[in-house]
Amino acid sequence: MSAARLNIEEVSWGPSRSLTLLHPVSLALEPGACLGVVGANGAGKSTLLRLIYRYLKPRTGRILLDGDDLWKMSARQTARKVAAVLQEQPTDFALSVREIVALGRRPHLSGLASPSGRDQEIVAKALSDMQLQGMSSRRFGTLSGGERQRVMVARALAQEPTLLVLDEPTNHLDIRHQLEILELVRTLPVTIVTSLHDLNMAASLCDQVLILSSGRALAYGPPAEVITPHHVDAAFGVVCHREELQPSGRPHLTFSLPL
Ligand SMILES: Nc1ncnc2c1ncn2[C@@H]1O[C@H](COP(=O)(O)OP(=O)(O)OP(=O)(O)O)[C@@H](O)[C@H]1O
Repeated sequence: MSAARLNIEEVSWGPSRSLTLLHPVSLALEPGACLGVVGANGAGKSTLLRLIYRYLKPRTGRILLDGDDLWKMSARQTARKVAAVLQEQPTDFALSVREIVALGRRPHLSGLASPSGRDQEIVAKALSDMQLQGMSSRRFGTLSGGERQRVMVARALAQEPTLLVLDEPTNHLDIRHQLEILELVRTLPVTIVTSLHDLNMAASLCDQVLILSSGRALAYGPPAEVITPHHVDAAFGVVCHREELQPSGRPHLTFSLPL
């Protein structure tokens, strides 16, 4: 695995000429960095992520991965470099956990070639990283929501991407698995773009944070500069209080409705 440099240059999108859901956004992410995309419901987070994993084509601007325009690469080339874990999960309920994770190797196989020993090792490692070895023969349809989420992360890891896109990766996960998955993905040599609803998690996990509000970039930069009471109020319409946790000294945000 290696990490990609991501450049988003003036990228905008809308389903028609008369409707713009994402106004031009620009940012640059160093290899191995983690970008958190936050914002209220409907702010445009999933739309931006869909552009980054090449599901939507930008109306304006371009997205570069190590200097290469995503839309000048083939879909297969992109799939070798970009993996996405989405809120919608597959409906391959009859497949086993191992079979679903092995699908992550598909972009790397040529033609009808069978998976090599190395492919199998990568799948086994992804299963073990997500603590799924004990259920690798179970049918996907029999798993709980949180277990399915871990399978989807394992499939993305098996893809050995240079850029990992996560849309609300902690949905369905209990607190322990939230922390474990996020800490694990942070140790991988991969660039990460993740949408998150939990601002404290975004502040502690991410190197850079982008706040979207009504399809526009409201603020972008290091969490300490971006997740401020002023921006949180503007983006979410809540009063935000910032305190320091003891003994770590880490900032912690709490929220209340305006009086
Ligand atoms: N193809 C489309 N046509 C019309 N409207 C769309 C389309 N796709 C998304 N939208 C709208 O664009 C807005 C942004 O959607 P998006 O899914 O990006 O928001 P989000 O920030 O991910 O929201 P959430 O936190 O609720 O998941 C929403 O109001 C959504 O209904």
